[in-house]
Amino acid sequence: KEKVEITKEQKALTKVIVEAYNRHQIPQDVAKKLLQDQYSVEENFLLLTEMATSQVQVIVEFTKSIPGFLSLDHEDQIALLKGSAVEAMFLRSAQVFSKKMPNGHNGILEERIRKSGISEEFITPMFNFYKSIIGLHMSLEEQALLTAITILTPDRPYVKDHQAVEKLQEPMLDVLRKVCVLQHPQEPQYFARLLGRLTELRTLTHYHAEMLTSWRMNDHKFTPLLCEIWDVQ
Ligand SMILES: O=C(NC1CCCCC1)[C@H](C1CCCCC1)n1c(-c2ccc(-c3nnn[nH]3)cc2)nc2ccccc21
Repeated sequence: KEKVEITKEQKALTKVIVEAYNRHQIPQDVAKKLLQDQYSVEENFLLLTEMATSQVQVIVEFTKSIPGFLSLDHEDQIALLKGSAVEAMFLRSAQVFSKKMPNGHNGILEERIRKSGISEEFITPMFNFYKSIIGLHMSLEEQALLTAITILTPDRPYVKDHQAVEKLQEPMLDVLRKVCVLQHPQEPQYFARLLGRLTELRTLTHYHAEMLTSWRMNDHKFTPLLCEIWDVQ
């Protein structure tokens, strides 16, 4: 049985990523807000665009803290942020959904999201993804490293220097693999299952533009930042 050892450098890298991840947290208030009141479809859509807009800003700050990211070609930096924004949003939404809440609140939250105004056909794949994330019981390190790995995906559209991105993503994958072995010793396949969620995430984001326009309301308004990032309007 291979003895897994995290090196000093890998510990330092994990610390930087987890600290950046903690620093750039979306306030949990979206779940609290949803539990407080029932909102109209229009209010829910506005809440989504506000939360998503602030999360994009948060993800930019998080990404800038990833060692080496700012040394990448500037256009590649934009391509990576743009290419991962929707995945990062659903990953963060899944993490918000997976937070243990006082009795019954998780049920209310699920109910409010189901009735928020998203069209039926997207509710099932979205919750299947959320529930598969919950089933993994990810640690904070795993959540932070997985988010960084998602952003540093070399094969995003318009990325010119794939190699340079791979060189940043690989050390993250190495340390995530070791963290998984150390934190889930009973599940040798845990790391593979974790990466499998990224594939499920890509299929979910495949429908994203259609999902947005299918909210049961007219005149979907977006912030300028979301128009840039989400390729809408
Ligand atoms: O605010 C939200 N997510 C933010 C979480 C933090 C990061 C930035 C996004 C939305 C809520 C908006 C208001 C109505 C209910 C859902 N949300 C979603 C969600 C729902 C539909 C789409 C979508 N995308 N395109 N069409 N619909 C995206 C995300 N899943 C959630 C799971 C737990 C908690 C909130 C959740």
